[in-house]
Amino acid sequence: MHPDRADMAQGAELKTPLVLQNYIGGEFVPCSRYIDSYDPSTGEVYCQVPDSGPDEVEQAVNAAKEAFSSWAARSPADRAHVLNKLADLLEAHLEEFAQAESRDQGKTVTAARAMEVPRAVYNFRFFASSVLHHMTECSEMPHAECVSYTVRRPVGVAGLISPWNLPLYLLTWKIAPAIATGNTVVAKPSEMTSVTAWMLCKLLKEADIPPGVVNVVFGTGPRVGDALVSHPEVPLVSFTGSTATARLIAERSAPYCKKLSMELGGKNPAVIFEDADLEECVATTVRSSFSNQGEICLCTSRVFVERSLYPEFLQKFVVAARQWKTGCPLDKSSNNGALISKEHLEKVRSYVKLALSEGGVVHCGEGVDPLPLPERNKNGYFMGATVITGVADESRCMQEEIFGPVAIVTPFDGEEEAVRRANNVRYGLSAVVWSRDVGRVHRVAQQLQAGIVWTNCWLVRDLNLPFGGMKCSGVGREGGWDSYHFFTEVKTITVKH
Ligand SMILES: NC(=O)c1ccc[n+]([C@@H]2O[C@H](COP(=O)([O-])OP(=O)(O)OC[C@H]3O[C@@H](n4cnc5c(N)ncnc54)[C@H](O)[C@@H]3O)[C@@H](O)[C@H]2O)c1
Ligand SMILES: N/C(=C\C=C\C=O)C(=O)O
Repeated sequence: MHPDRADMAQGAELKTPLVLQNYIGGEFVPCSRYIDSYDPSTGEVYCQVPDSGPDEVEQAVNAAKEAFSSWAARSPADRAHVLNKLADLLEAHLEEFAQAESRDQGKTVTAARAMEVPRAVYNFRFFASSVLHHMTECSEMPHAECVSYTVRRPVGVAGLISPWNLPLYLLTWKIAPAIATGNTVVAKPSEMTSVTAWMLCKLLKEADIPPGVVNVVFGTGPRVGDALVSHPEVPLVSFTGSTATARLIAERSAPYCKKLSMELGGKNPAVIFEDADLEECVATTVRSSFSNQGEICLCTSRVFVERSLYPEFLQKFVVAARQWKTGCPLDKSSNNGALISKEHLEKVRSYVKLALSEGGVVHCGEGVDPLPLPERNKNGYFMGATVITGVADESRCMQEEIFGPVAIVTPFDGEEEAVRRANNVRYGLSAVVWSRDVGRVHRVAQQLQAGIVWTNCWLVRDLNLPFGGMKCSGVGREGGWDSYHFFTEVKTITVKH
């Protein structure tokens, strides 16, 4: 099928499934094997994704290698011009992309329209601009009659692997800095959400991105992902996904000493003190716990509330969670759509069952509230916003990433206990602190083991700043300077005069 079949993007019912193709060396290339991709809101197969493997990776890496030297030789301003053109094109097609992302991923069209696609546009604009402003260092050693300076050069062919939860947002978060700094790329989106990446390939052509600068190979992690990360001529891998997959990637790339950036899972706490602005805190904690079906690595999953505030917070939080409507992703009144897959829905449900078996109380959502759905969504993978209490910190429900619309609320006594318990997990991605006491906000934020701490807000993103996690939540940081550093190789040159 020809890539012009972007008609599905408008939500049109297709009589035949949409068939995607790899994008290699500036051309759409069919694959000999395909895998089914499901519409999470109906449970039906609607798309076929290339099941690429080592051969396709080889072709893509060759195309990227061929394009590298001339792309790397262009001026940052020239590359920025092309990125801005791509951003404009994506913005002009925003609605098609939003409809397609919703259908492919299960999220609401509203979320894709208001957040995901605009952020993808901004990723290109931001890195087009930031690449113009970087400077390198210089240092003098007068006693040795030397002056030293650094230069930065693109690394080569970058392997970019992204997950299914924010498909276009996270893919462009990698492509934009990689190509802005002069690398060429082979990208592999999640096999469950490949459609917007394939649509983006059409725009790459229109934006005059030279053939081979961006190549996209579709398929599963164990086949195409593994071939990409273990390819000897891919010296750099930027990965966003689970901690378990990150371990495999680290093993496979270790023999080649590749540059790695890993943005991984989280088990993010919100720490709420009795002096919090309760109204604001409840509304934001509902958003931070349940947005995108709870399928954002930055979502809050453990809510620690100071004991004096606990009863009032819990009562208001449950009321607000019940108002967070789960329903058809096309429906304007839906806050959440469907989870990504049947298997993932079962996994998320299994944690609710586990919590119950351990004496936990489910206050709303799964198994408590009815979930009325239109007939066409009856086989979709939906689950309502679920609030649980009475779960011990040692429970798997409090330790493992659930990655669904589940928040566990628990009381605490005092700052020291809050920090200790919030840090008592193997993850360290993000955290939120709620208090009107400025001193306490700084004290607690500085003690929390998390790469990103928001206080009295959530998901306010400044792309200039380092983004990433500590502990099992990641290796390295991306964003602004950090992306520039990651996607370039630095060299120190010393000149004796
Ligand atoms: N820290 C962050 O910025 C961030 C952002 C989004 C998602 N995540 C995390 O991602 C996870 C959810 O995404 P997921 O289920 O798609 O993760 P995943 O690890 O299963 O898959 C991520 C990507 O890796 C690929 N992959 C799988 N096995 C591979 C292998 N052996 N070699 C190479 N590639 C392989 C997949 O096909 C997919 O493209 C959650 O843990 C979530 O927290 C983290
Ligand atoms: N990488 C970013 C977000 C990751 C979200 C994970 O689900 C970002 O905002 O730059």
